[in-house]
Amino acid sequence: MAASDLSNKSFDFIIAGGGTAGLVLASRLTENPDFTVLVVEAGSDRRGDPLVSTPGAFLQLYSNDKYDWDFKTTSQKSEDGAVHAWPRGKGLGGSSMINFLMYSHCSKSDLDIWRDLGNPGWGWDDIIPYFQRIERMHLPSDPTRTALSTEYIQPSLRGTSGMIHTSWQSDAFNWAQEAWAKQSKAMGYPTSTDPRTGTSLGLFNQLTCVDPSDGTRSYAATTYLKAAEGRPNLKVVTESVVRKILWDTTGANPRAVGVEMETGGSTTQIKASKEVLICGGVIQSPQLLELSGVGQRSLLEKHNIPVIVENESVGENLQEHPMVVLSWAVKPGHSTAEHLRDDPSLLNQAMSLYAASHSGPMAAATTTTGFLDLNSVTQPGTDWTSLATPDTHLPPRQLDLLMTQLQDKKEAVYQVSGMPSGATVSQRGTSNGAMFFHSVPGNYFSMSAGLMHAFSRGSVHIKSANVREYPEIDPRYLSHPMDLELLAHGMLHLKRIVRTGPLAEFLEDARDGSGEKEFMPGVASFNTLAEAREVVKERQITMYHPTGTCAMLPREEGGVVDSQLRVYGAEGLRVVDASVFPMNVQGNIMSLVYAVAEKASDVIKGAYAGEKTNGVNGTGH
Ligand SMILES: Cc1cc2nc3c(=O)[nH]c(=O)nc-3n(C[C@H](O)[C@H](O)[C@H](O)COP(=O)(O)OP(=O)(O)OC[C@H]3O[C@@H](n4cnc5c(N)ncnc54)[C@H](O)[C@@H]3O)c2cc1C
Repeated sequence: MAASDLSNKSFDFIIAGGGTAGLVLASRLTENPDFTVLVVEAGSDRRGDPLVSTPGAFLQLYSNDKYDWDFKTTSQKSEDGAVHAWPRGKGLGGSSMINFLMYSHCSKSDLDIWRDLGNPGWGWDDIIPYFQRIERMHLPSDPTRTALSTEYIQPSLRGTSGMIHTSWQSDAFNWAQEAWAKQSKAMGYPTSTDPRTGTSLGLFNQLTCVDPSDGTRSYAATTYLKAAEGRPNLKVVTESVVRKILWDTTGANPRAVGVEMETGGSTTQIKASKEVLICGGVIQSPQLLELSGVGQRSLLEKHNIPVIVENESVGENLQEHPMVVLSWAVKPGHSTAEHLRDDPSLLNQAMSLYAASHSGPMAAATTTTGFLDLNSVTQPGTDWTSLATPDTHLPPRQLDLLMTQLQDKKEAVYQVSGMPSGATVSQRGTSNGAMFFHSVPGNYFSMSAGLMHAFSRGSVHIKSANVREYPEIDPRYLSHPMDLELLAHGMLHLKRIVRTGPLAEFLEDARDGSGEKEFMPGVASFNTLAEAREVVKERQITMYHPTGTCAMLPREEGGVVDSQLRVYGAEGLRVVDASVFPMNVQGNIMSLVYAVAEKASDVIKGAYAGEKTNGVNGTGH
């Protein structure tokens, strides 16, 4: 639909941002034929684009403005001024359109903490039905089960008729995947259980969001949107940016009554008779609130934005999974991504195989991962309690909860992942694609250790009143001393992993005779904790899981939305996306973003359940 046709039209709900969460809401809300819904998405519809749909092509999406907003952080003080590229999906499906396709789960305690922070209805038991509703898991074939040791999965816990396809590849298993479960045993880690049980430690090959019927990425646009797009009560406009929320300030509280949208050079105002639902993601949801007058008074006044709701917490509480990656040289004869890079005929073969049968290396994404507790990784002798220092950016209650999780033997402190490809983190400030799609001669294997519950807290705030100007993103990486120390221990542990068990057989021995494994050129050697800390500062990158900038918390404890995801101080306005996570959770967070949006759609439907709607409330169709 042309954006100009929408001028002065009215819908029951306007969804600002057709990303991961936004399309879930669009799909679920339009199940009610009495609701009219408009989705406004800044990017395009990339369904059918082979770079998006081919699972093995995802690294080519980053820093390409057709798919990626390509945000950059401020220079990070604790990392000698390093800047980080932060990709975010731009297009229908949002970041689910460009992500690494890894499908994982938070822990039971992660969600029980959400509930106990003042969010009734958001505990583990409350959210399980939504995990079930999201997923359409496909059982592995016998060869896959054997190669990837998938017996840890408990099919009875998994959804099999939901929207998002989850599956394992059917062939082209690599040596690292095949060694992975054995590596876990060799390290003496606990035997993995299905992360859907709520507690899971050890290494395992995880599910990816791939539809095995055609080998393509399964994401919010190909699933949730596809199911809804024939409905007359849903309109979707793309390449249109929501500039701000329109308000009615005549009542006791300001009420969101529509949005101002920019398409090309023209501006359109559209009315929402029930609610505006902000789904712009962790960077652009707080941006849109601030542009609309919801946020810190001094900041809004600085940019001449009238203050509608004063709330110091908008854009604060930014949390990430900081991750450090190391790479080692692989012995000849074992395939890595560099073989495809260096041999065009191999790459052509892989592409032809994918085109003909949706199989081979292009059909696969990263699967090797695992969760490790504090004691499995860290060396004895560290007084963790003394490192738990207060920080003005970290609410004391969060500090206590972080310490409890840190010391819980059942909880993951680290996520460890591996892939047969090198990584040149010197490009962390320019492009995440270039980082893994590097040009260093040779063949490599990389392993990363990421922190599941970082102690550092950052912020996202507007730099001007113009929606086109990117906000200032300051993750304050490593600003809390705990994060640096935990990651330094993680680095030493990664070195232990590669010299132990089956992985060691595939990697070159260090040329200096030290008994270590040979690093990829560019990785400085290190042996002590002090040296490991320097490596962390040089090599820490994003794990792509920022959350928390419109936190669901009591208002006096840093909340921007309540447990119904309503923006405090306003009516007719909710935020639904990764920005509402009050505290970050274990693992790859997409499954929880889908679950948050599924639950939000039930909450919203429930809010209007008693109301007689006649279908003409929205005159947008
Ligand atoms: C590179 C990368 C790799 C990742 N890998 C994984 C993984 O393997 N597994 C996993 O579980 N998670 C992964 N994640 C995380 C996960 O994909 C995201 O957390 C999740 O998709 C975020 O969903 P969201 O709804 O919060 O935001 P998004 O999906 O990013 O949606 C926000 C949408 O809003 C639109 N928008 C923003 N502002 C406006 C505006 N003003 N007007 C109109 N539209 C607007 C954007 O274009 C976008 O489409 C990854 C993320 C990235 C970026």
